[in-house]
This record gives sequence, C-alpha cells and structure tokens, in this order.
Amino acid sequence: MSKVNPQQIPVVVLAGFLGSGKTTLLNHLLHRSGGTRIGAIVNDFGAIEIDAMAVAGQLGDSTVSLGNGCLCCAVDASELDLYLDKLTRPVNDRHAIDVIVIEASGIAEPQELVRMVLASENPRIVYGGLVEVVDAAEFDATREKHPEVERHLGIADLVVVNKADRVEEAERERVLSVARAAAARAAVVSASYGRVDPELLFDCRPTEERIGQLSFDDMHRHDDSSQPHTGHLHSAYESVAFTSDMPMDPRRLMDFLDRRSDGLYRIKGYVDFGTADVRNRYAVHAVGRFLRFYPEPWPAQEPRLTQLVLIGTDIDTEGLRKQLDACTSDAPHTVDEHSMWGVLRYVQDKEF
Ligand SMILES: Nc1nc2c(ncn2[C@@H]2O[C@H](COP(=O)(O)OP(=O)(O)OP(=O)(O)O)[C@@H](O)[C@H]2O)c(=O)[nH]1
Repeated sequence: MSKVNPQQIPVVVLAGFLGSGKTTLLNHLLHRSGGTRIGAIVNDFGAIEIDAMAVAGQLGDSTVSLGNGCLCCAVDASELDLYLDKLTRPVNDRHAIDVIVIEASGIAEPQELVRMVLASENPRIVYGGLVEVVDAAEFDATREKHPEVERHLGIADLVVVNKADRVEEAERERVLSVARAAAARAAVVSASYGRVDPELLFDCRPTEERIGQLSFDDMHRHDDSSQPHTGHLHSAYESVAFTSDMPMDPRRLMDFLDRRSDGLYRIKGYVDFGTADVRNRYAVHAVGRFLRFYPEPWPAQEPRLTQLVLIGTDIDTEGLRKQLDACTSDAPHTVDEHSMWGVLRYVQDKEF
C-alpha cells in the first residue's frame, strides 16, 4: 500500500454496471461534499456524452469528459494522464481540487481503470480506492448474465448497494449479504439515490486508514485473463447514438419503449416532445425494465434536440436507429392534449 503524501490528490474510481446509479451518486457527492473540491472525469460509452451533460453543469472547468468508448480500452494510459494533469495543475501554489472522481462507463473493466491510475506518472495524485455501485433491484439478473460482477466486487474498497428504495427490506438484506460475501475486502453499504456519506469515499481521515486498498501488485494478482479484454463486459455490448432536431412524437416513442427488447438494457438521454411540451425537455432513463422520465425546463441557449444513447447486447443498431427515426414528428402544429399521458405515467421528480 502506497504511503500517502498529504500533498497528493486521491483519485477514486467510481464503477458499477449500466444504470446502477453512478452519475446519481456523483451528483450527490457534488452537492454534499461541503468544502471539498471535487474534479470529475466522466467516461461515457456512447457517442453522445449524456453522463457528462448530467454532471457538467455542477462543475464547470473541473469536469473532463472522455466520451465514446470505454476508457479501459485505451491502449496506453497517457490520455488519462493528460486529463489528470489538467485537473491537478496547482493554482497559486495550491491544488485547486481536493479529490478526483473517475466515473467509469457502465461496462468498463474497473480493474483496468485502477491499474491506469496506479500506473500514472503524475506525482500529484494517489490512487484513492474503487467504489462499485450495485443496483439492488437488478442484482441477481446482472450477476446471472455477467458473472464478472463478482470479480469486480472482489476488488472494490466500497460497495454501494443502491436503489434500496426499489426492494423490500428482506430483499435488501439478502442482497447486502450476497454482496458482502463477494466483496471480501470492502465496506458494503446500502443507499437510495446514491446518498452515501462522502467521507466513505474520500476521507478527511489519513488515507492509510482506508479499508484494504489495493496496490498495483494486487491488480496483477487479480488479473485472471491472459488476453487483454477477454471476459470484459464491453466486448459484448454495442451502443447506438441518436440525435434529432425534429421533435419526438410521445405516443410513438412510448410504443417504441414499451416494445424494447430485453437485450436493450440501457437507454439514456434527453427528449424534445415539441409542441406537446414546449417548456421542458425530458431526461429519460431505462435500466432493464425500469423506465423513468424527468422533465426539466430547457436550459437557455440549449438547442432543441433529442439526444439518446441506447446500449445493449444482440441489438440491431441500424434497425433501432430507423425505429427512432420513425418516432419523430414533423407535424408541429397539431396539439393532441392526451398525447403525453403515456409519458407522464413514467414521470418522477429527480431525488438528488
Ligand atoms: N428508484 C431509484 N432510482 C435510482 C436510484 N439511483 C439512481 N436511480 C435512477 O436510475 C437511473 C440510472 O441512474 P444513473 O445515475 O444515470 O446510472 P449510471 O450508473 O450513471 O448509468 P450508466 O452511466 O449508463 O451506466 C436514473 O433514472 C436514476 O434516477 C435509486 O436509488 N433509486
């Protein structure tokens, strides 16, 4: 375990399967970390940087976005180093930020990311631990489909069993105990909407006290794949990025969403419903069979676009693009007052 120099900035890797709640947790940290200044590196898998859009407003210059592809697939770590350098450059002889959080894409290999941080040549940073976020409601299904998740839990320093509100108490306890068994070395906590005590991630305590943090050697010891990226989640996943400046027809989009295949596990982005609601854009999130819309006033200056990222296995990317194209509406003057009902059934206020 590396000896920590108080001048060094801890870099925390925030990982977890698609839609488990990483961005929600990051936003919670940004709101609740008091005086601690957080820099964020957000790694989106899809070509449109939806996650970065969801946190960027909070951070201004302290967010950097690494879009379109898993950071863990980068052949060398120099790209990451570039961003770490940007975030850690001292301002007036002092570091401008206290901690860096790297939000991994939902199908990144956390071990690779940790290894990249440990291999960084930036003397101003120190690896600050791996946080794995787990969706309590999807836990069994995800483990069944992706046994690798077990290994990810095994190398975590903190496991957050998120979406506790979506399961009964007994189920939550069961998931917690399974996660504890898999996460031999980590603290395991449950949370709703990623509301964890920020102290669990970046301590105000000396870093030596962290629970069993991994070293570079540990990372090699845990590496059970002889080929790079074999068995990594992202090798099976594809994404579709869809942008339209023509509004979406709410009924057609709901029909598309209702009929989505199980392989299409994750959808996220923003929808413009045109005259059906001129004031708001609708953030949309689908995770497995879970679907929610979150209306929010269009930001000033924001172009009225629909921007969606769809991620899944065995998906017909061209077919999906065509289906989404067919959901656009070029009839801006017809107002059907019931058209939004299907969407409004899935509206929920943001809880962070
Ligand atoms: N009910 C419930 N919903 C949650 C909770 N945490 C997150 N969500 C919702 O789950 C969806 C996905 O959350 P995100 O934070 O975007 O998940 P993510 O892990 O960043 O997603 P990817 O980056 O695509 O892997 C959103 O609709 C969130 O509002 C929670 O504790 N309870």
